[in-house]
Amino acid sequence: MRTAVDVPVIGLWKDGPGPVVITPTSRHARAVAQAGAHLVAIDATDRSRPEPFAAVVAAAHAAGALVLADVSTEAEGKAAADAGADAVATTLSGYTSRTPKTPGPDFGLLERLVTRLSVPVIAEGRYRTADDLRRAYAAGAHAVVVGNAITSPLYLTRELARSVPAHADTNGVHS
Ligand SMILES: CC(=O)N[C@H](C=O)[C@@H](O)[C@H](O)[C@H](O)COP(=O)(O)O
Repeated sequence: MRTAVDVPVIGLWKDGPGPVVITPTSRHARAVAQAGAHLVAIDATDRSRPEPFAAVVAAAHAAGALVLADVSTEAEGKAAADAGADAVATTLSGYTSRTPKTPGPDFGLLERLVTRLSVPVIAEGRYRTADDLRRAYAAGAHAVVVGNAITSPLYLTRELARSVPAHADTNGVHS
């Protein structure tokens, strides 16, 4: 990937028994950095984890990469920036027991992080439409990460299927 594009590459390694699976240890961070990521995404939620977040950050930095902290709350974002994260992303809002999963992006968290932090804030998590992106940039997002809306055939098929008229049920077009 690093050799194929000239835009910043965010890398991560999902592994382990959880609950923290996004680049959970120094070993994972080093491997992602050595694979060529400019930024290593690391879970920075306050859940139980195999290694302190700051240690994983230090490993990524020592391997020459920047750190993108994936958080679910404003407090986690502040703690991550204080621990040395170079940027913070709203990635994990809706994926922890404390944060309800909204159908769309968590714009409220994005706005609070932008107001509170001096590091760049990246909008991530259920950003799917051009309007979502406009709203994120208007709120002060440094960048927007779009995942499933681009990469998931299942998500894209479901979205298109929502426009199939109800009579299609009778000939099996809807599942
Ligand atoms: C929660 C979690 O593990 N999120 C992951 C983070 O690396 C990815 O699976 C998501 O696709 C990414 O955050 C983008 O989000 P969305 O696919 O909603 O645009």
